[in-house]
Amino acid sequence: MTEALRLTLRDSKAARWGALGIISITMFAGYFLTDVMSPLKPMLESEFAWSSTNYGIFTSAYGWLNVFFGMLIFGGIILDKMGVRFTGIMSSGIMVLGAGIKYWAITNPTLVTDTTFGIHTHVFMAAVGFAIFGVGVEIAGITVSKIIVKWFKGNEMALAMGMQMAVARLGTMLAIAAPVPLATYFSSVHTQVVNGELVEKMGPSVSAPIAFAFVLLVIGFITFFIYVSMDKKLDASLAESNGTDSEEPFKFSDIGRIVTNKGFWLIAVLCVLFYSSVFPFIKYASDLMVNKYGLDQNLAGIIPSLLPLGTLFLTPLFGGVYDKKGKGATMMIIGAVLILLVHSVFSLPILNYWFVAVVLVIILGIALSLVPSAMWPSVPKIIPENQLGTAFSLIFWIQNWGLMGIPLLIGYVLDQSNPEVALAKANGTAVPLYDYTNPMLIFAGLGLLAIIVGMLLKMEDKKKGYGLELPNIQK
Ligand SMILES: C[C@H](NC(=O)[C@@H](N)CCCCN)C(=O)O
Repeated sequence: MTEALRLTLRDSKAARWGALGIISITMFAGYFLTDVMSPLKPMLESEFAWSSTNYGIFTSAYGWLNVFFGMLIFGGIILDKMGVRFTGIMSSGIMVLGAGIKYWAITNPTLVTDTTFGIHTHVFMAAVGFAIFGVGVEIAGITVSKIIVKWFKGNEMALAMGMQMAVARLGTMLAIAAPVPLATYFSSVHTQVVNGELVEKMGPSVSAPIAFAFVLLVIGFITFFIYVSMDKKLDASLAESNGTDSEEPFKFSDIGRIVTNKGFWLIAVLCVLFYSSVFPFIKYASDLMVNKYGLDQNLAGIIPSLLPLGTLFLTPLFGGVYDKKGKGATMMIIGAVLILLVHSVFSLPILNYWFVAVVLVIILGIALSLVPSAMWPSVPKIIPENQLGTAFSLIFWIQNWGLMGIPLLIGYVLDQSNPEVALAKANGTAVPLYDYTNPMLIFAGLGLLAIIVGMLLKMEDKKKGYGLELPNIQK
């Protein structure tokens, strides 16, 4: 067979980068909605009398269905069985549905007067929407990872994963920076909770940023159909070139193979430790800026938004380094060291200057670039391609325990460490600032554990020869 005959659609640079661009739009919208409530925590407290625990419950809902109902694992199996086209449409549809429910709940503060399972119904229904959305965005995440492997394996895989993450982080950045100005701009007279009573009052519109996110998600859902047509063309070109996947189809017994692989466990545990010290931190970062660094609520999102900003450039850069030079395990360890450093300094009850927060957030951004750009392209080095959907879903499932549990723990610890805040709210007196020392120590502890697991992974790589320290681009 001649070289020309063996060429497929993925050999065209324009086609594979075009496909990446399209799926990145869907993920951008998903990441925007994921964090859109983060800068609104103080507003949720002032408009609807949410406590930090309420906010923690809502935030943790992201993982409820993924963790307890195993939705992510089903998603991975569906992905390996039904393919990326079906799973991508399904997951982006679920994101739209979840966002719609969340919007409906937030626009109905009258739900505050009821409770469901001991939780304010307003919080509970918003959480249900977020839980459904969480299923969609997580399954979309594993689908996109598999799509990238399909188009980029043997080429610029880490760079492509880095670029996709960069676009997604742009969504996170916008979600941190835009909601407060949006909510303020759309201020209106609406129902609020004051001293436990529902009153009609002028105030910022917490629902406006969610409506904006909903529209973005609908756009992401529509654009995924464009990808579907490209994917069909890729499969056709693979069939023509006789290069169709010679891979074994996925079998349920493969799950056993994945979970008996020590390398898989190390990367999964590193993943949950690392991400639990970053994504849940983002949920509280704006509030931290108000309470520890004395920033105005309207400006508090600016410093945390520098975190994803840095990753926009650094994730593709580090991905490119991994592609060409290797050193994946080392990059993950360095990232974990930075996490420990940053959160330890955040936990100190001194250095409460805004420029210290800026420096720390920038360093955290470097960590959030280093670890993912090395972690995700390392998974296909440990797990065969036909098991990748399931492997990614299992890793995400384990990670979701952290994304669910840590924000809840932080909200609870925050309330417990600051009983005077709840007391002042109940008495209608001036509300004191939260002391964030204990929550930040929890984040620092996660960083320390991540360093240890990263080292174990590097040792296992040496033993098993996964090639985590080797470049991805095959010369
Ligand atoms: C690729 C990776 N994605 C995840 O870890 C998702 N399970 C969680 C997405 C949460 C979005 N804020 C990443 O974003 O690095």
